[in-house]
Amino acid sequence: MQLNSKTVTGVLLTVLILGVLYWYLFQPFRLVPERTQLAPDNGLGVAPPRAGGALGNRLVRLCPEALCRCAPLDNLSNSDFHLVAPDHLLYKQPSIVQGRTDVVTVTPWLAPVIWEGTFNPLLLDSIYKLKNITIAATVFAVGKYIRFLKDFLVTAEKHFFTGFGVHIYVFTDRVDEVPHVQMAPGRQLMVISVPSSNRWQEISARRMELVRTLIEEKLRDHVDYIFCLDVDSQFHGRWGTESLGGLVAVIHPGYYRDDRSKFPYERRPESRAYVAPGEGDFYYCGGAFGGLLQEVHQLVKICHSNFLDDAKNNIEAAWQEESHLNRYMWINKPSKVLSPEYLWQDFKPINPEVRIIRFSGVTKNYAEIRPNA
Ligand SMILES: CC(=O)N[C@H]1[C@@H](OP(=O)(O)OP(=O)(O)OC[C@H]2O[C@@H](n3ccc(=O)[nH]c3=O)[C@H](O)[C@@H]2O)O[C@H](CO)[C@H](O)[C@@H]1O
Ligand SMILES: [Mn+2]
Repeated sequence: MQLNSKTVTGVLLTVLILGVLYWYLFQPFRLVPERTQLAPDNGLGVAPPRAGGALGNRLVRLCPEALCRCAPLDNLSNSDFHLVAPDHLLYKQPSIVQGRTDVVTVTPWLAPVIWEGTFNPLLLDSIYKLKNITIAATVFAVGKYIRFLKDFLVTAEKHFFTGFGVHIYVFTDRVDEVPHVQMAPGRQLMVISVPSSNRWQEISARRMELVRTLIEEKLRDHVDYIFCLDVDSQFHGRWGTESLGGLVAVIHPGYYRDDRSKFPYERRPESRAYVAPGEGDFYYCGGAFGGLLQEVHQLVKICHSNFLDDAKNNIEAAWQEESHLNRYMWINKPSKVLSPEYLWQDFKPINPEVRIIRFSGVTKNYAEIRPNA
C-alpha cells in the first residue's frame, strides 16, 4: 500500500493528540495550590473559613482517586467534626426535653456553652480516645510568678485532660526554679527560656507572640489542640474533652451577669482592639482560651499584629492582649464557649448557677508579685 505524506502526517498528529490526552487524564497526580486557610493579615481580625485545613500554603496531590478518597478527606475522621463513639458503650440516656434551665447553653450563633450537666464525660472521653489526640497547654511563669507554677502543674495532673496526651510548655526566665512534678505516661513538660521584663503588661501581652512562634516552630503537625492558660490559677475539677472545639473562649467570671455597656473592652476607636458601644457578645478571659491548633495560630497572629499596630501609634489597649482577644472573638465567633466554671476567681463568692469550679485564679497581692504595680 502506498502512503502519501499527508496521510502519514495525519496519523502521526492523531497519535500525538491521543497520547497527550491519555497522559493528561491518567497522570498519577497533578499539583495545585490548596486554598490557604490563613487569611492575609487584614488587621481587622476577620477569619477565613474555618473547617479543616493546614497552616499556610501547601501543595496537595490531586489523584484520580481524589474523587473518592485522598489524604485530606481521610483526615476528616481526625478532625473536630466527625465524632465516632465506640459501639456498645453504655451511658445515661440523653433527654431532649430536660436539661439545665437556669443558664443559657447555646449562643445566638449556635455554639454550645459548656456548663456542668450539659455533657457526658464518659461518652466524650470515649469518642476522643479513639482519635488519639494530643493537647498542648502554654503557661508563662516569669519573675515572681514562678511561685504559682507548682500548684498549677500538680493540679493539672489531677484534672486537666487526665488520661490524654498532654504537652505542657512552660515559658520562664527562671528555668532553674521550675519544680519537678511527676507526670503520668503520655504527659510531658517542656521548659522554654524567655527574657524577663520590668513591666507586667509586657509579659502578659508578649504571650501572643511567643505562642505564635511556638506553634509555627514546634507544634505544627504534632499537636491537635492547644490551650493558653494563666499560671496564677489552679485546677479544682475536671477540665477535659468537653472543652475541645475549633475556637474556644472562656466567659470572664467578673462580668457574665452584666450589661455589655459595663464590659471593660477597649473603648478608644484609635486602638485595633476597639469595640464600639452596643457591640460585643460576652466578655472573655485573657487567662484561658484555646482550640484547634490552626485556629489558635490565627488568633495569636492577628492579636499580636494588632498589638504591634497599636504600639506604633503609642496605644496600649485597656487590658492588653485580653482586649485584643475580645475584639477578635467579636468578629470571629468562638465555636465553643466555656462557662465561668472554667476560670473562676478564688476571691469571688460562688453563684448558684456555678455548680463546680474547674479552674480558678488564686488571690494574690499584685503590688508584691508584679515587677511594676
Ligand atoms: C483571669 C484572667 O483572665 N486574667 C487576665 C487579666 O488579669 P490577671 O490579673 O489575671 O493578670 P496576671 O497578673 O495573672 O497576668 C497574666 C499572666 O501573665 C504571666 N505573668 C504576668 C506578670 C508577671 O510578672 N509574670 C508572669 O508570668 C502569668 O502567666 C500570669 O498568669 O488581665 C490580663 C491583662 O493583661 C491578662 O489578660 C490575664 O490573663
Ligand atoms: Mn491571672
